[in-house]
Amino acid sequence: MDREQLMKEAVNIRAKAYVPYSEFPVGAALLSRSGKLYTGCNIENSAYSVTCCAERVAIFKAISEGETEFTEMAVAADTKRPVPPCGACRQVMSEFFPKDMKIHLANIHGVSRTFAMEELLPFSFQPDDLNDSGS
Ligand SMILES: O=c1ccn([C@H]2C[C@H](O)[C@@H](CO)O2)c(=O)[nH]1
Ligand SMILES: [Zn+2]
Repeated sequence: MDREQLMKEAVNIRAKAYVPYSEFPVGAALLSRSGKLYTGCNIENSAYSVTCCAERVAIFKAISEGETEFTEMAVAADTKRPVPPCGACRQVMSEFFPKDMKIHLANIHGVSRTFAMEELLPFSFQPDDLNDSGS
């Protein structure tokens, strides 16, 4: 699947978003190395803080299906600039995505920017940091 199609999938899955509070639907489309597509939309809750963003829904769907390797992601929302993922999502992305993996951030008007994982969250806490002692 090409980049344009992946961005279209991200735009389209916004229709499934559960966003009664923000009325701000977001869509994410994630490609696994095996070529399978995992989409996600944001799912809100009346206890606002337990809301899950579109990006994490897509990632967790894929992980729960046994996927471990990813090659590309697209995120889309009705924003002026390409939608920036929140900090929580960037941390989750950095756990599963290679540093050079491309993430396409887009708005529904066709404006997009592509970032490498490392650019979205430099110097991120990584699994290895749990084991390495400082001395
Ligand atoms: O990249 C983003 C930014 C925000 N949201 C969601 C969280 C909340 O439901 C709504 C407003 O912040 O948009 C996402 O899903 N992804
Ligand atoms: Zn988020």
